[in-house]
Amino acid sequence: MKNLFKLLAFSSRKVKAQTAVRRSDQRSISTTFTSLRKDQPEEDVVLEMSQQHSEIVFVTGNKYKLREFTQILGEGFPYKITHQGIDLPEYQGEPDEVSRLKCKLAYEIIKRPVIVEDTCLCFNALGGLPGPYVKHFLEKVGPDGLFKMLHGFDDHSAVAIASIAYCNGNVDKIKIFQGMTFGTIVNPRGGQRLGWNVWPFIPDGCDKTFAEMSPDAKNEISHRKRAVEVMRKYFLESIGHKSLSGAC
Ligand SMILES: O=P(O)(O)OP(=O)(O)OP(=O)(O)OC[C@H]1O[C@@H](n2cnc3c(O)ncnc32)[C@H](O)[C@@H]1O
Ligand SMILES: [Mg+2]
Repeated sequence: MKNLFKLLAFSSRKVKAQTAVRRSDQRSISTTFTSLRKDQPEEDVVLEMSQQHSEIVFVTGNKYKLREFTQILGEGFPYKITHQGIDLPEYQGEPDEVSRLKCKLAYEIIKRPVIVEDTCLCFNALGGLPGPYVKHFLEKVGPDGLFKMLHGFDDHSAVAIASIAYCNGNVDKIKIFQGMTFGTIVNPRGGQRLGWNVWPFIPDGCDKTFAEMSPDAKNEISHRKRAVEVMRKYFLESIGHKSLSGAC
């Protein structure tokens, strides 16, 4: 238990540092391409997959996450996205580390190209907590408890982060696509209209919590939307780039 709290404190310090930088740019979306060999262009990883597979399996135990992901992706994505409902472990660590670990395990189970997504809700006053542990916090104290955790703090700012991880066969070349939405923690409201637990979170520039918004309105500005768009751009550009260079 002592170690867990040490890790949480360490992790939250790092998340705080990341979010403090990001907060200067409301629309900032970060993309991290990880673990590529220096001599291998990123596009080759996608091309390798496109030559062998036309399908990517989205692994999640959360039907609302699947629904939003599918709605955001819409038509025209170059790969067919299928779904496997597996409850992957809730790992500890930084947002990208957690999704990378989930992705590695998902690939080891499915043995085909996979995508996973991990979601964090980071409170600046708490150094980034609950962050990737928001699911446990919601289960234990609920949305109201999350709001009350900021009692006594002037700073109610927060950031929602979605980290999508993709593995096409080599668990050392997992890619991370991250999207963030900055906002404020408020008294929970909105009920469970979209099915999710009510996040007591209002995105900056809005007067409604995610839970009060229509699906379309949420999907315009959500952390998930921004992560999916980074992922989409990567796949489309990589494939387009390769076929263009092949034509020359
Ligand atoms: O199987 P996976 O994909 O891991 O699904 P999960 O429900 O365990 O999801 P996470 O591990 O990413 O935990 C994030 C928690 O935040 C909740 N959550 C994620 N995105 C949300 C959103 O857009 N609005 C409200 N709640 C959200 C989700 O229900 C979880 O309780
Ligand atoms: Mg989970």
